[in-house]
Amino acid sequence: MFTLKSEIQFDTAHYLSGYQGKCKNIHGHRYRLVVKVSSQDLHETGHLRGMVDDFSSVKEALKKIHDRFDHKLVVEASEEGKEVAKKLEESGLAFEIVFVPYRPTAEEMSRDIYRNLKADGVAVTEVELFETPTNSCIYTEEYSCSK
Ligand SMILES: Nc1nc2c(c(=O)[nH]1)N=C([C@H](O)[C@H](O)COP(=O)(O)OP(=O)(O)OP(=O)(O)O)CN2
Ligand SMILES: [Zn+2]
Repeated sequence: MFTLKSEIQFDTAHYLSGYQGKCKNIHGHRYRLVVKVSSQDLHETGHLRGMVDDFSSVKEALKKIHDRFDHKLVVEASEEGKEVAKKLEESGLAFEIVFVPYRPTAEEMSRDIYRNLKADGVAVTEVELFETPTNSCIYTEEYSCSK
């Protein structure tokens, strides 16, 4: 098995609706995203000969993730989330808000990112999203069923 690893970082604020504790405030992280792209075989012909995929293609897909989240505020598209966004919009300060159909935890964001990369044609096998240098969530869709 061959596995490529590629990584980006982005600075994002989020709001965790219903969270008790210091993280109940809108706050931010320098997210670190580490992505694995795996294959048993290498391309045998053409431009990609000897490669799992072109690092440049993976980088391009990761840039889209970066641009979607970097220096934005991520808010769940719930009633409460929309209310928070409305209040911020009323300030006239033109905050850039990204609505997502989930509570923006590391778990949900890593799954969202994995599925976006898959949809973008990347043979992603694992996404690890760090919220802090010591806390991360790993998302995969490969299950091993051993009885
Ligand atoms: N399972 C999860 N737990 C938590 C998540 C999450 O996404 N998944 N997120 C948070 C908050 O976003 C929070 O910002 C991170 O929490 P915390 O570990 O407390 O952050 P710090 O490392 O900055 O804590 P310090 O104690 O200030 O070092 C909470 N939990
Ligand atoms: Zn947080």
